[in-house]
Formats: sequence, structure tokens, C-alpha cells
Amino acid sequence: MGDDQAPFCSEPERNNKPPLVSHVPPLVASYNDRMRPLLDAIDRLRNLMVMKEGIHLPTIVVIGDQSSGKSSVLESLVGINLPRGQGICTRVPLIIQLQESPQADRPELYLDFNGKVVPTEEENIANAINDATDEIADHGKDVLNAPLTLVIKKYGIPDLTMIDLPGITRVPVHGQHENIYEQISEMIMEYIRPEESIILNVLSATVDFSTCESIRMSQMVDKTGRRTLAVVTKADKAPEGLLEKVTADDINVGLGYVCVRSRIGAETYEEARQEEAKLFDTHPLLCKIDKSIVGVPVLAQNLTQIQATIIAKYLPEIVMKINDKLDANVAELKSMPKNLSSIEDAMMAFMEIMGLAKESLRKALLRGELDEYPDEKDMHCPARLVEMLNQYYNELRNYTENNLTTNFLLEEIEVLEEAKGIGLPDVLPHTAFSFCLQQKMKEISSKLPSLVVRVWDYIEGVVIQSLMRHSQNYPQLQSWARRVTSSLIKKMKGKTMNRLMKIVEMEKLTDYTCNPEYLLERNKLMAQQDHFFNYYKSLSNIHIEGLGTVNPVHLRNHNHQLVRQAFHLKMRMTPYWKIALRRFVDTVALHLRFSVHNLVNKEMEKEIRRELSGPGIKMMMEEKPEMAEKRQKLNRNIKLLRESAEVVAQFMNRIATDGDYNG
Ligand SMILES: Nc1nc2c(ncn2[C@@H]2O[C@H](COP(=O)(O)OP(=O)(O)OP(=O)(O)O)[C@@H](O)[C@H]2O)c(=O)[nH]1
Repeated sequence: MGDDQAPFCSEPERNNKPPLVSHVPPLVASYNDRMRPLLDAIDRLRNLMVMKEGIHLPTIVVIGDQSSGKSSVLESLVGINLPRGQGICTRVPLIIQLQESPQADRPELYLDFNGKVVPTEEENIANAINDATDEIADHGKDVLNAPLTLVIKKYGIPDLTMIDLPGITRVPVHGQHENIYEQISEMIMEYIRPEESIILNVLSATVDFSTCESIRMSQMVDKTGRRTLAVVTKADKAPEGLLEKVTADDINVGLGYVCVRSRIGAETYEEARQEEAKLFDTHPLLCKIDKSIVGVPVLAQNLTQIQATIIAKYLPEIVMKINDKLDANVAELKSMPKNLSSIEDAMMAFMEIMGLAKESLRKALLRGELDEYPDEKDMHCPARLVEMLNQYYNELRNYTENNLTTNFLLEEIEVLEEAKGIGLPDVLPHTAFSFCLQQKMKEISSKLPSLVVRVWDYIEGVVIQSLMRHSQNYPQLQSWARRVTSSLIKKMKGKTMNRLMKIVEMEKLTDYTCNPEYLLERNKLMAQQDHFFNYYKSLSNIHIEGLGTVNPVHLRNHNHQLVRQAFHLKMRMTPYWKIALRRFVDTVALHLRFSVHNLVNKEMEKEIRRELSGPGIKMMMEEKPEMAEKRQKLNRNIKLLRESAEVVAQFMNRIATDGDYNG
């Protein structure tokens, strides 16, 4: 008891009050044992982290400003030393699961964190919590929202689950981030915001309650105070005015106040309990406070009562949410690929994947259906292929079109000079036409490899994307599929190149067309011959319909007959080249379409058969480790949810048959 304490109450006054310390463990007495299975189910749901899935569980959340005495209150409830002292002690949410055990001699304690269970001893619990906290949130002073669960099974404790959160501090201490206040308040808000949370607001009697950060926060989410209970600690340190403070209720606490005096120094819990009882019994100011709102046993009783009430209130909703979650887990498990245990299973799954991928490719590459990849433009294949062909056609057209202003007819004159022979001057040598044609075809063949590479690289991407999509769960199959696709596309590239080069050779050899456009256009151009030759020596610009405006100045120094032959050559080559170029690009298009058809309907199948080895298929169809883990997790969740649903259902049935369960 501190020096600031007032003298004890007078003897008669004390005698009128009922004793607070009972010989039977007081916390057990208030407890209704039919709650245990339900609490187990709720705790199990909590361990399942269902809160992350949006199922909020009825929870008592303990908050308070730093060093308000939170840990001391919890210790008093549990009868075990928890980390406490100056500065920040609680750095991660500490879920305290208290379970009444019939065995008076041996309490059982363990910590559950990071997927492991660490048994510990009563004497060592504070160190064990500190060590676990350091492991979860690193050494240092920062807080982290990764819960640590402390399970205590002990005789004489209330069946209660509470979450202790870090004390609110505004000023970062050495080693803490500048935003420590934001970190802590964010964490606290996350826990106290759900309607299912009861806020156990720990306030030190030594401060003005309305200035407490924890009150400010709880008022933000619980304006009416309907779900807030205030525990006033350190009653021994500031007894003056405490009665008035709790009676006036300036801070609007709907679930009321409980004033306590926690263990001090080296006191045992029994001594602390007796000191507390004596304090509220005998202190001239504190003894005036109604006995229904003082002492740790009253707090325990209130909490178990509140816990029972919120569980009853939210139970139907929880049942509904558990069932929804169960359905979702079952559906997810069903949607997962089968676990392949035999070669036959693996082969079946492999064939199915290949079948699906081929159908996707037929849709994307052959039929141009957009439904599977509506937003992925790369997978709208016919459109992309046509773009590539159009681009190729335009490149070639621009590349092979002569400059009409500076070198009109010069190329033709050059060819004619080299092809001249013994013959009549007005007869165009056929070799000149062939040579000119070959020059142009050379340009086509020089640009052909880049087109072939571009087109087949694109198709390779499409094939791989489709195969990857359908084999997502099998990493080995994916790398096999990539390898097989690359080698197949390489072969397809080679075939296309050979085929198209042959066509180039054919075009080089023969100048033939049955297209009537040729003669029509040639005649139209030749009809302008007289006009051109009448003026080519006098004008610097002459318009030739079908060709454009030409500049003939540079031709005046050349032999007139040669220019005339060059004109003839040009007016034949121009319409012929247009036809030959289109014919070639059309042929490329037909060939590509035919090759893609063969690829999807024939070549893929052939390549797969060639590359597939019987025993290897099982290894290839091994699923991702994450998938196996996910399946395990889903199975575990389903088991736990089913069990929980069963426990909750049994409990509900019992309520229906027995009536009220609050005792
Ligand atoms: N005299 C007296 N001291 C108390 C009482 N309750 C707590 N204390 C002391 O106040 C200090 C802080 O108590 P804790 O229980 O560690 O406070 P906390 O709110 O858990 O601290 P943090 O987790 O760091 O925020 C300790 O030195 C306790 O011994 C009480 O009822 N009376």
C-alpha cells in the first residue's frame, strides 16, 4: 500500500460489508461449465484466423495507455506473472486463453506462435512471452500485428479469452519508429472496431480519465459506450475523488467500472487479493465505493458474464458465417486439381491439359474467338497476324518504289545498258525485264527472315501462354511444355522459310500473270508515252497518271532511244510488280494460315508424342508445393470448421432443450 493512502475505514463500517475473498476459488464459482465447449470452439476459430476472413469473434480486447496497469490486471485475473514494468512491454497482440482446469496441482501453460507450440512454466512465463515477442517482432521496441497466443490451464481461473494490446504511447522511445503512435492506434482500432468486440479499457486512477488516449479511441468506435467496460487500476495510489469519478461517469462507459488494486512488488497473488479486499473494505474513501464494482473477483465475474452474453448474442451469426466459410473452403478444394497418385492418373490429367490448351489455341489462333482473353490484345491472334502482314507489305512497297523526282528511269537505263545485245533498237530485251524483276525479288527475300521470325515468335508466345494457363499447377510440366514448344516452333520457322524462299525463286524465274489488271494498267501508262516524250526535254515536271509527277531533267543527256526503252520497261514493270508483290504477300498469308492450322491440329500432337516418356510423366505432373500445402490447409480448415460448427450446433441444441445457459 502506498504512502498516499488514506487511513482505513472504521471497524463497524467494515463489518457491514460482505467479505470479498472467498475460500473457494472465487473465479470458478461464477463460471458456468456449459460454456467451456463453446469457448473452445470460439478459440479454435480464432486460431484458424477466421477474423482475417471477416468472421469477427466475440472478443474481450484489453486496451489502455502505456503503463496504465493492463498487464497487472491480467496477471491478477490469471494469478501468474506477466511481463510488466516501465516502458513498452506488450509489443504484439497477446491472446490470453484462460481455461479452468480441475487439476489443482499442475497448471499447464504454453505459447502458440509462428505455427509452433512452446510449453512453458509458471515461473518462467514472463521471460517466455518476452522471448516469443522478440522472435515474432524482432528484438527492439517496435510493435507488430502478429498475434501470440498464451494458453493457461489452471485451477481457479475464469474461462476467459482476452486480447491484450500494446499500451498507447505518443512519444517514441529510443529504438522505436517515429510513427509508433500510428502503428499502435491502427492495431488497436482494428481489434476494437468490430461490433463483436468488448472493450476492456484499463485506466489508471492517477489520471483524469477524459484525457486518456484509450478512452478517446474506444469512443471513436463505441460512441454510446455500450460495449466498453472500464477497469480503474492503482486505486491505492489515488483514492481521493475516485468514488466521484466513477459515479459521475464523465466518459460514458456503458458496461460500468470496476476499481482494482493490483499486486505490488513481491506480494503473492493471495496476499495481493487480501490487500485489495482490505483496501476497499477499510480505506475511508475507497470503502464508500459500492462492492459490486470493486476488486479483481468482481472483474472476473463481470467478464465471464459479459463473455457469455456476447457469445449468445453473436452465436447465430457466427454459425451462419462458419457455414459460409465451410462452403467456400469445400468449393475451393473441389475446384483444385486432383492429387495425382498413379501414372494413369498423371496421364489422364496430362491429356486433359493438352486437350484444353489445344482447344484454346484453336479458338485464339484459328477461329479468332475472343472470349477466353477478352482484354489481352496479344491473344487476339488473327488481328495481330494481319497487322504483321500489312506492315510487311507496306515496308516492301515503300522500299521498292523508285524515287520519281531524282532518279526516274535511271535504274531501268542501267539495267538496259547491261542487257543490250545484237537486236532491233525498238524491241525490249526480255533479259532486262527478268533482271529488273530479280533485283526487286532480292529485296523481298532480304526482308523475309525478319518477318518469319516475328510471326513465329509471336505464335510461340501464344502457344506458351495457352499451355501455361492450363498447366499452372504443374511447374515441371510447364518447363517441359516451354521446351517442346520452342523446339517445335524452331522447326516450323525452318519450314516456313524454305517454303517462302522457294516461292521467291519461282517469282524470280517467271514473269507471268493472268490478272487482267496488268494489261489495263500497262496500256493506261503506255498511252501517256507521247505526252511524256513531247515534253521531257522542255518541262521539269510531267504528270503521269497512275505513277505521279516525275522530274525528267536528268534524262536529257541520255540517248533518246535508250530513254524510250527504259520508259517501256518501267511501264511494264510497274503494274507487274504491284501484282507480283500482292501475290507474294497473299501467298505468305495462305502459307502461315495453313502452317498454324497444321501446328495446332497435327504438329503439336506429333511433337508431344515424340517428347513424352511414359515413366517421366508422373514426375512431370508433380504439382507445385504450394498446391499441396494449400490442399492440406483447406482440408485442415474444413476439418476444424466442421468440428467447430458441430460444437456450436450442439451448444445451440442444448440451449433449445435446456433454456437459458447463463446459469
Ligand atoms: N501501486 C500500484 N501500482 C500498480 C498497480 N497496477 C500496476 N501498477 C504498477 O504500474 C506499472 C505499470 O504496470 P503494467 O501492468 O506493466 O502496465 P501496462 O499497462 O501493462 O504497461 P505496458 O504494457 O508497458 O503499456 C508497474 O510498475 C506496476 O507495478 C496498482 O494497482 N497499484
